[in-house]
Amino acid sequence: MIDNRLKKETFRIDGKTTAGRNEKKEFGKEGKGKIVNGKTRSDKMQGEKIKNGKPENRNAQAGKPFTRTTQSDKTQAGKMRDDKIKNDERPGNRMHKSRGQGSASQCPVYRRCGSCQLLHLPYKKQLEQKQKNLETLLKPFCRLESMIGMSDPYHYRNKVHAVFDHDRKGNPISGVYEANSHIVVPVESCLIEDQKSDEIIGTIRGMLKSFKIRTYDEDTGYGLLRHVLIRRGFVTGEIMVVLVTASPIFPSKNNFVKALRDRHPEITTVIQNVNNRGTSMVLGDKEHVLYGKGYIEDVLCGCRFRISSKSFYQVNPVQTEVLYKKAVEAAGLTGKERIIDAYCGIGTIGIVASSHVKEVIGVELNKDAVHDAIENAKINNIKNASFYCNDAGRFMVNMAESGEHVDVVFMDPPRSGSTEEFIDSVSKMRPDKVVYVSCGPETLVRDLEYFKKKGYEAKKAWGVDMFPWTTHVEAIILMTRSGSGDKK
Ligand SMILES: C[S@@+](CC[C@H](N)C(=O)[O-])C[C@H]1O[C@@H](n2cnc3c(N)ncnc32)[C@H](O)[C@@H]1O
Repeated sequence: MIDNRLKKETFRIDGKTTAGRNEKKEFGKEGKGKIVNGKTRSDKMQGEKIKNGKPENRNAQAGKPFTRTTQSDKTQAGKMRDDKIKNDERPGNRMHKSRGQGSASQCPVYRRCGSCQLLHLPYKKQLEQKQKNLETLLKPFCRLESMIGMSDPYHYRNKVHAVFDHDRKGNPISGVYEANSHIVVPVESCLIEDQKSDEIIGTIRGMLKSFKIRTYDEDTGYGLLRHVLIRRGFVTGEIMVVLVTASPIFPSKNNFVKALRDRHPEITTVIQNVNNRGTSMVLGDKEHVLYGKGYIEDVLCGCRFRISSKSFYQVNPVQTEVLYKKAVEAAGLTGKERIIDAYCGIGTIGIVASSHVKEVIGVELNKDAVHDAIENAKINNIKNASFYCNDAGRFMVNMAESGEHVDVVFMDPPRSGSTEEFIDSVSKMRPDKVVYVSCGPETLVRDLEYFKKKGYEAKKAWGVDMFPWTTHVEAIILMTRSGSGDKK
């Protein structure tokens, strides 16, 4: 288990330290600490930020390639896609088709939406392009294995976000912001989004008039419904609907939820999230559970995970399994290691790795995600994992200063990458291996350069296509400490 000094320094949600007042100051000045009984003091909230009209958060941004259609477009493009799927049910066939041509013709909002930058290319070509780009970036460091693609690169997104607005006649519309603007492009279906989620969004749009619910107007600040966010557990089938409203007052909310569930009994939980701020964040701080347990569960690599609305969860679960298995395999674990899962989200990598190691220590900034991680360890009956709510860099500094040793560091930072503070502390703790999972190739290169200065050499890299039809790419890099004797 983690060194007692670190334990003492962590503090609880109620502001009481698990040790004394002085220790509280150590960690407490940042308002974050270990979660005790599922609670923390961290008041940082994670939401999805919209930048240039697009969600900035990695999972939203990377996978927001909407191909939703306007009403008039829908008849053409939607039908084409539906026909394609009907005529060509087997993924293998679809894959075969996509080898010869791109899918841009199936998406009338392809250019306006701007998220599926590679929709014009056949899938095979996309993989080749991603491989080449990543190879160029990683050339100074190490060899890149072949990009691992999907056999069926459609409808992979388990998370769907729609902005709500109205047209000139006052009719509700929902879709995405046009590239670099706050103009909403109406969308009804999308090639990469979960189809059931798109259907539910359509149902909600259709219900608004009869419930006299106005969509929010960014200019006047008038109206109620701003966004709808849907998450679906692909394995469990559980569905979470988050209704983001401008005000906490939601007339007839119980009837609204009942009517929605009558149409979609597969919905397992409904949450009202209140966002009354004029910011680009999708989610506000306050939430009320209107129906169900307030979270969904899903299964990855044989482990069960609970996922709250504000926690990060990879948007492409099929490829996430590939990614995690590869990352764990890359570390060559023997069962004796003490590992760090930094930027751990709901604890997925650490929990998947837990049966291959002696101890897992996870750290994550988002308190809801840490709460989920702790519950996830319990759900999976994992006794050798602990999770901390803190800035990963600060946490590593504290660990290094406390003289802690770890054998392997798994790190999966957001697109902005890690920090020198983090890397300095890793090098002080001298783990033999670092497995870096990255969704931001440019920041990855920056961090690899710094790791190199600190004596960590990249040995091998793998690319996993988590975001077909977009330019985004995910990479895993195995680094070893110079002189650690590992020549992998
Ligand atoms: C790319 S996600 C990876 C999460 C997890 N490893 C997974 O695969 O689901 C990055 C995570 O880093 C968290 N994060 C962002 N900045 C952080 C920081 N400074 N310290 C700790 N965690 C941070 C985010 O909340 C998010 O959960």
